[in-house]
Amino acid sequence: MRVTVIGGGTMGSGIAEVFAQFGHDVILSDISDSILRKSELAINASLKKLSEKGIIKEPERVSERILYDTNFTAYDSEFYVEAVIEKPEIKSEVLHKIKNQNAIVATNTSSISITMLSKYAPNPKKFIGMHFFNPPVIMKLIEVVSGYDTDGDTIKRVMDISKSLGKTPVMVKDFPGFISNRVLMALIREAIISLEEGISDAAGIDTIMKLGMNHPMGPLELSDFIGNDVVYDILNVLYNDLGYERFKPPVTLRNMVYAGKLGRKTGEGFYKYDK
Ligand SMILES: C[C@H](O)CC(=O)SCCNC(=O)CCNC(=O)[C@H](O)C(C)(C)COP(=O)(O)OP(=O)(O)OC[C@H]1O[C@@H](n2cnc3c(N)ncnc32)[C@H](O)[C@@H]1OP(=O)(O)O
Ligand SMILES: NC(=O)c1ccc[n+]([C@@H]2O[C@H](COP(=O)([O-])OP(=O)(O)OC[C@H]3O[C@@H](n4cnc5c(N)ncnc54)[C@H](O)[C@@H]3O)[C@@H](O)[C@H]2O)c1
Repeated sequence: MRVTVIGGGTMGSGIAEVFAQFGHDVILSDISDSILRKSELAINASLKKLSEKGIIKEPERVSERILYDTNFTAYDSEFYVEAVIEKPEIKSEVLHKIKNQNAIVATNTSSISITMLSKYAPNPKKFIGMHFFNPPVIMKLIEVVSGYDTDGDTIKRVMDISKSLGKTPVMVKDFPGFISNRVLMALIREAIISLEEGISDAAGIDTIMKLGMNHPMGPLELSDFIGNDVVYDILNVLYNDLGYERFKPPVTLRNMVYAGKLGRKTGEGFYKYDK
């Protein structure tokens, strides 16, 4: 099928890659050609890794299935995945531009209400949360979130499509942060507060969580990996929508975001990286 992915950042480029890997034709869109060139570089580097490991056979064929264009409205697709920044006003503006009422429109939001966003989609019955995990080509979970109006056929199709992409879909209700980020953000936030309180340094906190709990990454390293701006936006949604003090975004995190220390994608966050 033809799939349009809107937003070519960390997640959008990975999601486009997954659909192309499994034989779909993909249109990947973002606001500028320079961003799309970076998306293409990231996708091709990832495809090279997958082919070196024998997971895919012909990386060039997969790569050829992806078309990059800033104007996604020039194409009609059967399936859309919205993966722009975690801001309700930007997501609603993008969803409003999709006109095909017969298409399934999925959002990769980490925390925002699916029911609220569905009001901007062409057809709320065919609107759903399809929450991929970073990096999408490696992580096996898709959290599937139905909104108030999402119909049974859309849920079934998205569960089936998720399985056909080699993923394990799990259905959850439309609640802020769903399950994944309700639990994960509490962990990351507590790690940042522990850093602020000087209980240990970043490396100490991460080593404790990696070696003590067998997590592949420590929570601060993971925040850098997700993007500290994304973590900050998700905490804001959780804090505003649930009202629990335990989700109040830490000042350290806010200041890092203002300073552009977004983590791996900008070369610095809780740690420094080679860009
Ligand atoms: C916030 C949101 O709403 C929700 C989220 O997404 S929360 C974040 C969820 N993600 C996580 O928690 C990820 C936690 N981290 C991990 O699982 C691992 O560190 C990781 C898989 C990212 C990387 O693994 P790690 O062993 O540290 O490094 P690395 O050796 O580079 O990678 C492991 C394998 O994955 C491959 N890989 C990693 N990223 C890849 C990519 N983008 N494309 C292709 N291959 C990739 C590597 O080639 C490597 O393969 P190998 O083991 O066969 O050599
Ligand atoms: N980073 C993660 O680990 C992760 C994991 C799961 C879900 N998510 C969610 O996925 C979405 C994208 O996150 P990300 O980490 O890829 O962010 P990102 O900042 O890497 O990429 C977002 C992209 O959206 C683009 N964009 C902004 N406005 C746009 C518009 N009007 N039209 C088209 N593109 C536009 C930006 O240029 C940017 O390239 C968010 O909703 C986030 O919460 C993130």
